[in-house]
Amino acid sequence: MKDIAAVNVTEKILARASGRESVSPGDVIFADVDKAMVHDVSGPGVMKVFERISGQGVDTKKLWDPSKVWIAEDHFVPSADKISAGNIIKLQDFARNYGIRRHFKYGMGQYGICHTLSHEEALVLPGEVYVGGDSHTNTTGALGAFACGLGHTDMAYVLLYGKIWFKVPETVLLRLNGALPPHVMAKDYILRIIGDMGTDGGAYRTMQFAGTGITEMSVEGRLTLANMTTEAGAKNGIIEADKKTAGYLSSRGATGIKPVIGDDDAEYSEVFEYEGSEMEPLVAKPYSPENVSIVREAPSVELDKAYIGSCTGAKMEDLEAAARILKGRKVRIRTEVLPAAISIYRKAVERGLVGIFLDAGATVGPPTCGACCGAHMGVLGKGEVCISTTNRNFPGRMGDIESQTYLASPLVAAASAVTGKITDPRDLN
Ligand SMILES: CC(C)[C@H](C(=O)O)[C@@H](O)C(=O)O
Ligand code: SF4
Repeated sequence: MKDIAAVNVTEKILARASGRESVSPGDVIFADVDKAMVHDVSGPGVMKVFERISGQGVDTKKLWDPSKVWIAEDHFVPSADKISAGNIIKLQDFARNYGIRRHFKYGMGQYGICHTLSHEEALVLPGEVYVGGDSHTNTTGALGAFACGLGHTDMAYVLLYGKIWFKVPETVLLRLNGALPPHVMAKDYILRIIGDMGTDGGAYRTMQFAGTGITEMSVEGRLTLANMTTEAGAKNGIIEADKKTAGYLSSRGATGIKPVIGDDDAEYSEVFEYEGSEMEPLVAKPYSPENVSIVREAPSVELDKAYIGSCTGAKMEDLEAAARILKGRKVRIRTEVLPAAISIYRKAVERGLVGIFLDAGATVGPPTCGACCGAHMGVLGKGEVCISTTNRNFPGRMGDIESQTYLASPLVAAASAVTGKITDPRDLN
C-alpha cells in the first residue's frame, strides 16, 4: 500500500472535503462545502449571476442546501442610499425565494458584520469548509476551519451545487512563542508579520499560526490574526482548534465540535518564528498594511479621527481594550466606536463600556462596514487623517482619495484619540 504523507490541518480538511485519503500542495481538487455566506454586496452579485445563467438554461430555482447558507446585512446598513436600500430588498426576496432562514437583518435583533457573526453565532465549526462572498472570510479560519473568500461566480456555483474547486495551497507556518506584553495586541502581531512578509508574502498560500503564543492568546485575538492574512494575500489563515476554541463555540450554542489537527510531522513550505515578548505597539502607515512602524517611531501627524470598528477591531475584547484607555479620559479628536455585532453592542452596554465611551466624548454607532470601506457612516474627507482598528489603508479606502489611514490596535487607536497624535498606550499620562 502507498504511504500516506503527513499532512497539515488545511490539507486534512481539504482531503476529507474532496473524498481523498490525502492531498498535497498544488493538487486541484473539487471539495464539498459545509457552509456559505453572502452579504448585501455579494448577495446581489450572486443574484445577477443566477439571472445570467438561468437565461443560458441553468436551473437556478433551488439552492444545494439553504440550511447551510446565511445572509448578513453589513456593508451598506443602515441603507446609505437608494441603491443600497434596493439591495436590502433584493436580499430579502432572495432569502424568501430560496428558503434561507438565517438572515441577519439590520434592525431585527442580532445582526452585524458577516465575519463577526460567524464566530459570535458559532456558524462555522472546526474542520469545516466555509466560503463567503467577501475577502476577509479568512477570519473564520481562526476557529480551525478552512475558510476563504470567493468571487460572485464561484459563490453562485457553491450555492447551487455545494462544491467548488481549489488548488491546495502551500502552507507557511508562523510559530508564535510566548505571551504578548499587556500593551501589545494580536493586531500588532499581525502587522509585524505583514510588515515582514509583505502584502504578497502569503499569495495563494495558507498562513497557519501555532505555538505557545497561540495557546496563550484568546480566540478573539486569534480571529484578528486570521482576519489580516487576507492582507498578506493568503488563500486562508488557520489555527488548529483547541480547548479555548471549543469552549468559545459551545458557549455560543455549538454542539458536535470535532477539532481537526494536522500530523506532527507535517511539512511546511516555510516556517517563521516570532517571540511575543519582543512585540511592540505598531501602526501601518498609509497606504499599505505592510508599511509598518513602531508607534514610538511613527510620524507625529495631527489626527482628525479615531475609528474603533470593523470585523478586525470591534470584537468584545477590542472594545474592552479601548475602554481601559478611555476610562476617565477625554478624546481630543472625533472618535467613533462601532461594535461589530449587536451581541457585542449589548455586552458593551451591560458591562458599562458604552458609558465609558460616551463619557470620554466618543460616539457609539450601530454595527456596519460603512466607514471601514469608505462607503458611508463616517467617511474621511479630503486631507483627513484617521487612526483605525480596521485592516486596509489603501488610497481612498476610508473616504477621499487624499485621506490617510493608519492601521493600529484598539489600544493604540484609543490612546491616539486621547492625544490627537499617534500614541503608544504606555506613553499616556
Ligand atoms: C465589499 C466587499 C466585497 C469587500 C471584500 O471582499 O473584502 C469588503 O468587505 C472589504 O473589506 O473590502
Ligand atoms: S468591516 Fe471592513 S474589512 Fe470587514 S467585511 Fe466590512 S468592509 Fe470588509
